[in-house]
Amino acid sequence: MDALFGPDDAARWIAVPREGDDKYSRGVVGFVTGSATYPGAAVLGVEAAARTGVGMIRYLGAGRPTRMVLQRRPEAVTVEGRVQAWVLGSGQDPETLDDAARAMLELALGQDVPTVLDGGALDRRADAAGLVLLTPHAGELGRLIGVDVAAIVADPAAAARRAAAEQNATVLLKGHTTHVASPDGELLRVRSAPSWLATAGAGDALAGVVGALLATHAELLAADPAAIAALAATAAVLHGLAAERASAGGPLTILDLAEALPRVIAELLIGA
Ligand SMILES: NC(=O)C1=CN([C@@H]2O[C@H](COP(=O)(O)OP(=O)(O)OC[C@H]3O[C@@H](n4cnc5c(N)ncnc54)[C@H](O)[C@@H]3O)[C@@H](O)[C@H]2O)[C@@H](O)CC1
Ligand SMILES: Nc1ncnc2c1ncn2[C@@H]1O[C@H](COP(=O)(O)OP(=O)(O)O)[C@@H](O)[C@H]1O
Repeated sequence: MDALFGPDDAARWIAVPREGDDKYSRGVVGFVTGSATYPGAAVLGVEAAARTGVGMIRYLGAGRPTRMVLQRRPEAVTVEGRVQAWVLGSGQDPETLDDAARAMLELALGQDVPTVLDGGALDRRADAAGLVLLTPHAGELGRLIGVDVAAIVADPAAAARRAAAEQNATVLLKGHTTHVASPDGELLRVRSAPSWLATAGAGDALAGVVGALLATHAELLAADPAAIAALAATAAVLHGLAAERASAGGPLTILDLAEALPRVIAELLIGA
């Protein structure tokens, strides 16, 4: 199957809190992202998850990114504990990662919960115990599967499908059109983003959006792992619509995109 996935589809994949919910039942998303080199990636992922809606955010990392995350989002909890979905690797270079973050990364990889592998963790699929979503851009995918970037840009759908089959994981290949490929060959295409979104940090925010969606659908994913593809595509739709709103036809910043997320979600729910 090869299908366009749009706002009407995304509206069905938003978990609306109910009377009986608490912060744990809504879902906890854990982040091991950012580093002394790229602390901003940690802030952007956490900010985007907070604005997507989740019961709790746990951020586990080095001192500098932790301080920056707390400055922007004092709601984040920075101690170990229960997590229903992980976001790993944005803003991390395995060569220079400090020992504390490295230990947290190994701990997270060993847990059987849905896991987003981004940035410096893209090559850790074999070590991940949980259901995996890989979120590469074309350059990263090229390195991962040993294919020239030009070939990926020429046929992104085929590249995403090949990677999903080889890695036995769902792959969200970023770009103007975002392609989400499942290991069984199913493909979803998302085209909601303006080209103003091609700016540094956009992918870090996307990882946060999808992390929040996976955490708030943890039970559903345990029963139906294939749903991870629709949730990944939903993240791309929300991210693209928020970019459109933040842009309003001009340049955008990623914090503005994050700020636009709650209204985008509310409007999707009203229209559903
Ligand atoms: N504020 C921050 O802290 C930011 C941190 N970032 C982090 O920086 C690290 C390195 O990210 P990079 O994306 O530079 O990764 P890389 O340096 O690994 O890849 C960039 C290389 O891939 C090539 N390439 C081919 N197709 C591309 C495409 N569609 N998009 C981007 N590059 C493409 C580029 O020409 C370049 O040579 C990641 O861990 C990322 O999370 C970035 O997200 C930028 C913002
Ligand atoms: N030309 C484009 N039009 C629309 N969206 C784009 C375009 N180029 C990139 N994007 C989106 O911007 C984001 C870029 O992510 P990524 O390359 O990982 O950035 P970073 O690593 O700087 O965070 C992705 O969500 C991607 O789909």
